[in-house]
Parts: sequence; C-alpha cells; structure tokens
Amino acid sequence: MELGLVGLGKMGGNMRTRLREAGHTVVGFDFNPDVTDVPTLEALVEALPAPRVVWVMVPAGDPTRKTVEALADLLGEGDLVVDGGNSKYTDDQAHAELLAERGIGFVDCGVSGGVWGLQNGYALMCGGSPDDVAKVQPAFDALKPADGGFVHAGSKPGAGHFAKMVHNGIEYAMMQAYAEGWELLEAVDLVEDVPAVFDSWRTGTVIRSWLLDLLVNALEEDTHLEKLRGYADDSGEGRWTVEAAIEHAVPMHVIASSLFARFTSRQEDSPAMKAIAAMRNQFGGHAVHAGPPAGGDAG
Ligand SMILES: O=C(O)[C@H](O)[C@@H](O)[C@H](O)[C@H](O)COP(=O)(O)O
Repeated sequence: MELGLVGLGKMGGNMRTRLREAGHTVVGFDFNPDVTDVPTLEALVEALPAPRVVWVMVPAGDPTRKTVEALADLLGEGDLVVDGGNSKYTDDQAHAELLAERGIGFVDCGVSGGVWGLQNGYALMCGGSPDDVAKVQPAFDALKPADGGFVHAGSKPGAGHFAKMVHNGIEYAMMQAYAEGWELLEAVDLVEDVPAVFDSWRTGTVIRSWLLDLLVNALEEDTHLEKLRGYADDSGEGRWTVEAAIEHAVPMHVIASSLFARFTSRQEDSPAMKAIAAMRNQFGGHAVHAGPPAGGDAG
C-alpha cells in the first residue's frame, strides 16, 4: 500500500524502513531536512493517491494535535489518519471527532517495541471502526512481529491507546520490581555475582521476560550501573493509567507506587521526610540529620 508517515524520529524512521522492506511505498515528512522525503506536509498529501492514509508518529500532546489539525485541513472525504504515537486516549476521541466532521477516518494505534522494533517488529494495539482498521491492515501486517503482536482492541476511538496505556502501566511496575530486587541483591554481601543471577532467571523461571533480558544487557555493560544516576523520567502513560484507575475506582497499588517511585528519583532531598524527621524530633526528641546551612549550598 501507499502511505504517508509524519515524524521520522527514532520510531517513525525505523518504521519507514520496515514498511519499505515489506514492499510498501512510504512518503515521509519530518521537520528535520536530513531525513524527510518531502519538504512540507502539503507536499506529502499531494504525493499520495486518494483515498490517502497518513500515519502520524510525533510526540503526544501538542505536536500530535497540531499535526492532526493540519491534516484535517489538507485531507478530505474517504482519507484516513492513523495516530501511532503515545497519545492519551481522550485526545483520540477529540481527534476522531474533528476528522469525522470532514469525512476523514481515524485509527489510534499504540506501538510498542522501541528501538528494537525495526528488527523484531512492533506490537500494535489499535482502535477504530473495522472498516478503517482494514484500510491500514497491510501496514499493520508489515510492522508487527511475524508471530502475533497485533490487536484490534475496540471500535471506539481511543481503544488502542487505552490498551497501550495499561501496557505501559504494567511496564512501570515490572521494571520497578526488577529494580528493587536488583538493589536488594546488591545491598547484601551474600550473592557474589548479581548479573549472573539475573541472567539465570531468563531461563525456566516464572519471572523471565524481555525487560529482564534488557536489564541483563545493561548489567553486562555496567555491572553495578555506576555510570548512571538514579533518575527516571516519565512520558505520561503511567500517570494516565493511575488517573483512569482513580476515575473507575480500580485498586492499583503496584503501578501507582512505581509511578511515585519515579517522582522520588527526581528529588535531591525529600521534603516529606524532613517533615517526618521534624515530627519524630518534636514528639520523641529523636535525632535529626542537619541539612545544608540556610542560604548556602551543600558543597
Ligand atoms: O512499549 C514501549 O515500547 C514503550 O512503552 C515505549 O512506548 C516508550 O519507551 C515508553 O513510552 C516510555 O515511557 P515512559 O517515558 O513513561 O517511561
């Protein structure tokens, strides 16, 4: 099939390659002149035969919204937009509505696989009407791994990204569990080769997984992770998972806690723990550790 691909970064660039390797014709647009096939979004739309399919692979939030709004003006009746970024499912609902007013279809597609997707295929979770999904199926078939990794999660807009969001919540919790286990093994002077323990867990155990494989890779490169700072960002999906759990009164102990652990990682010092130390000191005269001098810095 022929399709347009907007956003040729780490994900989009590799996806263009995988689609082309499968024999599809891809016209890519990116603001980076080194990677783009066409100079403008208008040129991308003009280069495609109608009915057009344009896959958007840009960061969630404003960049995706602006791209969808621009495409709403450039595309027409019978065309289709796929949002393959990590958009929030509620954004999909707004985008689907805007595009539907112009007769343009919409499919939301959560994409998992990161930088390994080019080689291994991308797991795809999509939402949208069966007719719209069928129009993109040849591209989905080229992008997904050979032996599965595709789901049409629901016909309402946002179903795909909702599934991907929950996937990412689980990803947070799994990573947190491996990380805490690793910290404990490192902290106790008993197990002599911690990376070897993790490596052994990859075979036959109930906790083997690709995340475990990736942690073993990281430990092979840096046995005690000494080159890294204990700081973890988040891109939003963990927060949205917890927000959705709160909205639906779904207990979410572990995923919520793994999200908050990331926030903790960004603090040089804990304001909450200062308050706890102050109260222990007030009620029990328990010793406190002094902070840096007021107005000065720790150094
Ligand atoms: O399945 C995947 O391939 C990942 O989940 C991918 O989508 C991305 O690496 C995360 O969005 C990072 O998310 P955080 O920045 O929130 O950790």
